[in-house]
Amino acid sequence: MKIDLLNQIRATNPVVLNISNFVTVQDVANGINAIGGSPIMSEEIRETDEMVGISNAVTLNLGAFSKPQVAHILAMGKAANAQHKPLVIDPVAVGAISFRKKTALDLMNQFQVDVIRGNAGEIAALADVAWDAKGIDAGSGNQDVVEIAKKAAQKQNCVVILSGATDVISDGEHVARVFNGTPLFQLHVGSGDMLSSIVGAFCAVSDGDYFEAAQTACLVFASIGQLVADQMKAERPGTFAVRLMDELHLATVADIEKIAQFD
Ligand SMILES: Nc1ncnc2c1ncn2[C@@H]1O[C@H](COP(=O)(O)OP(=O)(O)OP(=O)(O)O)[C@@H](O)[C@H]1O
Ligand SMILES: Cc1ncsc1CCO
Ligand SMILES: [Mg+2]
Repeated sequence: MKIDLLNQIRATNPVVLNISNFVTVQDVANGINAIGGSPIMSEEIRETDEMVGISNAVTLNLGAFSKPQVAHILAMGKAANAQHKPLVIDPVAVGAISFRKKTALDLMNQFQVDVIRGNAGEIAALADVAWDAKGIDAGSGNQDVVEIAKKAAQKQNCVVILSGATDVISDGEHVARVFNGTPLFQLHVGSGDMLSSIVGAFCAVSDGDYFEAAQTACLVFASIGQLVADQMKAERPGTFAVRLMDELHLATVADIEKIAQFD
């Protein structure tokens, strides 16, 4: 695990271009900014090629799309491929809403993503594994999450992050797991969206090794959440969100190395 990629983000300040959802856009922008990247959001299809041109990675969030936004997402995905920019997608609620699953699969048939980041309900849906997803949340299921992540990665020919209490990262063959984190993440809507765009920042400095970038992003983000939770005496979602932003900025590679748990 190359935790030092965190220092490379801070040293190079990569531009991460996002199509976000209106619910969590501010958290996503500030999350990228706090960790050391440079966020930019786009809502206008005519600026796509130029926007992708100035970016070091692109993250597409399917959290609250409309018909025009789907066209924009498609254009952005195609432009990222054409301009060889790393491409991350967050397939929000594809496990709960069949229309979303169909839309996500249609999009991914028309461009090649490098990393998919979703929770167990979302990744199980993409892997065609039975799972009881609940809205934007993971829901419940009893299938093996390692096998689900592997299967989804093989189907989409990319790296998959299945996030949760344990994050599972697979390229379809190899598997890594991150055991850090805190249940407080679940009390802050958009923790997953922040992670997906931070994955974009790690991809931007990864020299094309997106499996390494995905693992490291998961380890850094989950460990920073854990550091914050360890300092709190009660479950305070508001305080957690504020302190998470602070620690995304302040936490060092050494802080993370001290608590990192992965295989
Ligand atoms: N029970 C848990 N214990 C520890 N860490 C967790 C737990 N659940 C989620 N996480 C962490 O929360 C972060 C966000 O992942 P999560 O799977 O909750 O995304 P999500 O469901 O897409 O969230 P959202 O929809 O709110 O954006 C990850 O870093 C993950 O490791
Ligand atoms: C609550 C919610 N609804 C659509 S997107 C979103 C934020 C989590 O992605
Ligand atoms: Mg999510």
